Amino acid sequence: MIIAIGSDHGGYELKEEISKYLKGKNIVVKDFGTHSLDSVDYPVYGETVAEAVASGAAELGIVVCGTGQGIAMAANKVKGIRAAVVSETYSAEMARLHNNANVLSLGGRVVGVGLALKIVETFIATPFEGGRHERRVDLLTAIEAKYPK
Ligand SMILES: O=C(CO)[C@H](O)[C@H](O)[C@H](O)COP(=O)(O)O
Repeated sequence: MIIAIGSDHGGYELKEEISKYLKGKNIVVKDFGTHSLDSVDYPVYGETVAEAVASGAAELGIVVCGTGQGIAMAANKVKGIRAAVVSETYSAEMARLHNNANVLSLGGRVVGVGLALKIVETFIATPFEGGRHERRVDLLTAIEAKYPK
């Protein structure tokens, strides 16, 4: 599995922990930055990770900013992306099972490392359930198609 990751400065430290964790599981990590605690703008990193997922270069994406909110908003602007802001494991599981979320968004100033890694573990291990949820995810895609560039 290939996972694209990215963060702003508010998520940098958690992103590094997630990267280490994923590599320890022999998952290929494409790290799109940022690479330090210097202040940067989260939309840049949300979009880049989302593009990697939307293009098929990565199967899933993980984005981190201070709250997980702004970087998820950026990722969700990219066609084909369903980014979920998550701060507990139940939502991580449901975001995959029911919503087929393809980007996980975390708040580096919200969740501790231990919980964040549990959320990541749950997110990547849970498949989309399909069935009735397929219809609903298709309706999300139909909304995108109604608002072309
Ligand atoms: O959630 C965010 C944006 O919605 C993030 O928390 C950013 O990391 C945050 O806005 C950065 O704030 P800072 O005061 O510039 O560190």
